[in-house]
Amino acid sequence: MIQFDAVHKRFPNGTTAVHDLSLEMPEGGVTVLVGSSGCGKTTTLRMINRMVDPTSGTIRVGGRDVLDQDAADLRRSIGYVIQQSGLFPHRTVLDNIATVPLLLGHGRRKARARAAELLETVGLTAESGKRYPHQLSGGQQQRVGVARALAADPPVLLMDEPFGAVDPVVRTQLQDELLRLQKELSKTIVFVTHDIDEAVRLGDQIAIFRTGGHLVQCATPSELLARPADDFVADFLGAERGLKLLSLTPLKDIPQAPAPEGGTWELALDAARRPLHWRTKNTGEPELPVRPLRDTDSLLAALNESIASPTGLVARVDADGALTGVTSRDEIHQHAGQAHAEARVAS
Ligand SMILES: Nc1ncnc2c1ncn2[C@@H]1O[C@H](COP(=O)(O)OP(=O)(O)OP(=O)(O)O)[C@@H](O)[C@H]1O
Repeated sequence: MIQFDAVHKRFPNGTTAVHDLSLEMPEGGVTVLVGSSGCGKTTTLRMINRMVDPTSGTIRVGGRDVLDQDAADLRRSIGYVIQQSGLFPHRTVLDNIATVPLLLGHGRRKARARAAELLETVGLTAESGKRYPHQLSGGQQQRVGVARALAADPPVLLMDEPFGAVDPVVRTQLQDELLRLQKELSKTIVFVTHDIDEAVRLGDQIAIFRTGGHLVQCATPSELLARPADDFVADFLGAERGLKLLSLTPLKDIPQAPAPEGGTWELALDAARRPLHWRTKNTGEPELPVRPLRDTDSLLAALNESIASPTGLVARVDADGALTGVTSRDEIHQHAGQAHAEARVAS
């Protein structure tokens, strides 16, 4: 969908922002660009919609060289989301979202109806559409920014640190929302971040850059974590690289056994067989919390829970939260090792 072929960008002051970049960003997938500050991520992103033009090399979107296209037309067909949401302060949220449909010549009523639909898509209430941007929280403003970028239903979405200015809890929520939206919409997304955890969560592929605009490695998250190309990439991925890989492995295929009954510790269940807590026969000892896991939860979540659990057992539940069985700490360890071995072989 988006192809960079030997792309170089040198600014008039002599700074090389992007050095000989060849990279393919597949249609319907999320490509995350990561790397330390000043390594050329934003410049790479902005060359896609011609906010910056390359010094040499070719960039194609949908097979067409971007330099052969009118910059304004191109920008209208590519959604763009930035960190400070970039909303117009004196327009209501609804009118902010309707900006591009209006520019594209949709009538005011149709543009507003589309904007109202998008408010709901990004998880905001109809009432928030009547407010002004400063009357929303930072996280809500980012949602409006995403809705506005989606308004013209562009096939390509460029996102430059879109969730950088919100707290970690809201950030996780916004990431979840983006993953949910992406399942429905399958846009070609290019996403810039400093945060490797965000990259691992969101990326179908991750491109790691180092200073001077050099692409060091581009691979799927599991390939990257299992086989970093060099020490720079390994350092960038951090000391918890092994654990991060476990965050990508779902629990689905990991065996479970019946929950123990009659031992020192057992699971207290409610009437719908949903785990409430661990309780013990020993008098005087408090109940301990349980965090039941579903098949879609990760091996990393299971490892965490097995360490906290008084029995080393993790409670497994179905989609309704009812207990289906337990998995032991040993079983989880064994599969954690296996996940690493498999990722190394696959890459
Ligand atoms: N218009 C410009 N003129 C001159 N140099 C520029 C210009 N824009 C960016 N640069 C330089 O190009 C290099 C790459 O900048 P860029 O913004 O692409 O990096 P980045 O990886 O997105 O950084 P950050 O993570 O801090 O946003 C930096 O050294 C920057 O100072």
